[in-house]
Amino acid sequence: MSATVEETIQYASQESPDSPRRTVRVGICGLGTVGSGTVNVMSRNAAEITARCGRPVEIVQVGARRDNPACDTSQMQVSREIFDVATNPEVDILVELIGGTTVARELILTAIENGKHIVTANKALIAEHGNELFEAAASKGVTIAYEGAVAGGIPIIKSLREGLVGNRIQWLAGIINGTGNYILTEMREKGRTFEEALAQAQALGYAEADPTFDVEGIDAAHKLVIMASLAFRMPLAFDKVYTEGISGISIEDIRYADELGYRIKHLGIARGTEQGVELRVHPTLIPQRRLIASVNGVMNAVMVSGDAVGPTLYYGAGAGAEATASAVIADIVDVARTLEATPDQRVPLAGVAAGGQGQNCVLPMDEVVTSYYLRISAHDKPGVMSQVAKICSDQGISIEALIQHEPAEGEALVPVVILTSRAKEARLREAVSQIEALDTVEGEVVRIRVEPLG
Ligand SMILES: NC(=O)c1ccc[n+]([C@@H]2O[C@H](COP(=O)([O-])OP(=O)(O)OC[C@H]3O[C@@H](n4cnc5c(N)ncnc54)[C@H](O)[C@@H]3O)[C@@H](O)[C@H]2O)c1
Ligand SMILES: N[C@@H](CCO)C(=O)O
Ligand code: NA
Repeated sequence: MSATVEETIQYASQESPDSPRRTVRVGICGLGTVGSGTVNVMSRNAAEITARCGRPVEIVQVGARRDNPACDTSQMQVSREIFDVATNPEVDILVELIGGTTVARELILTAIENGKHIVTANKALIAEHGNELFEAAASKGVTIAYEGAVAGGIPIIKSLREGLVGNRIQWLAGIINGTGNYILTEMREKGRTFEEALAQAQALGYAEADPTFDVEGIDAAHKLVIMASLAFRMPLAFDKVYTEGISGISIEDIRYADELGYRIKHLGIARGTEQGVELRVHPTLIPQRRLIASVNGVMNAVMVSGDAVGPTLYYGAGAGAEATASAVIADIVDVARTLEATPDQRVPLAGVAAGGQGQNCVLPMDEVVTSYYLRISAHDKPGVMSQVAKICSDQGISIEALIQHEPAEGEALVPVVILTSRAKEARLREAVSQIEALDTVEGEVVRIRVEPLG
């Protein structure tokens, strides 16, 4: 008969500190949104976690500048100096939840030097310094787990690193910034302004300390590069990701997209091609019939297509205290389960065994082939459309769909919306600059890429 949860805890806690099944001691640094969520969920689900892990997992120290009323740390040793946690011999796993890339990097390197395993939800740090940190961890025989860093509570790192290892990954595409998706959803469904929706996302604890990371696509680029490195066996190459944010998206474009049967979503896309891997973050029109088109609010979703499994979809809360805590705790349990294992018995940090990295490079953006939504502000004069059509055709681009409404009363400019055939980015850019130079066209052409995702 299997042991009850209580018996499991009792059994594990009776063991000596040197026993292989002793209590696993966790130190948490940073007691903000995710730190407090992690303390709360670990306390609430302690018995569940112990039963699954086969040994107690206890928070023995918290490093925080100040207490956070959102969680109870009265039974824990609290230090105002986070580096105390990194050097504390009583800590097995340091959980870094302070954010940023300077102090967090030093903290993790110090903890690794002191033989601690690391759990972090810090995508900026992994994307920008992961290669260095992984090397440092490997040289000390410790591990770094980072499930909370990508798509919050969705176990996407585990899926890519373990669940899909039998595949050659063809492409992945995801809504991987909760704040951005929340803003686009609020604009579309409630007619809120961009600024109102962002303020609400900040109040709900979804946004980064600097929300330009969310709205300009930097946060999504951090997450994309982490997923791509696992999917395509390549080093983290954050500086090579093409990044566009959502601050230029207007309610007008959201409505026209609807009319054409599309939703505008902010996507991170990585696609393997013979010439290299596309790495791009930008607003994208996706067909309304795709499941991912219905992913709204703070929810995230990632599609991954593998040669054996075909397309798969992972969905869940991409941000928030407890959703992210769920991922952080999964990492803690993973590390705790293999605390006494040798490094070669653990799942490799970057998803590949030593020497197993591929030769993939990043495809320059000019070479990327995709279709486009163009919105042109044209004077209501004959001949505009034939000029636009000629420019496109000279670049090998055909027009697949077109919307042109009557101009509003007293309005001189007519919005002309076009969906193009697939074309190389460089060709499209040339066509757009020629269209903008026409006397009959005012201002800049709005340009949003279109992906069928199927
Ligand atoms: N909020 C989310 O939904 C979410 C989701 C996934 C990942 N993340 C990531 O998790 C990390 C934490 O995010 P958060 O939203 O909890 O941030 P937060 O700002 O709410 O919390 C960070 C905490 O760390 C503390 N801190 C910073 N520097 C410190 C230092 N030197 N010493 C002591 N304390 C220090 C701050 O005072 C704050 O309390 C970030 O890397 C973030 O990108 C956040
Ligand atoms: N600011 C991030 C937090 C989760 O990584 C987001 O909105 O997705
Ligand atoms: Na995750």
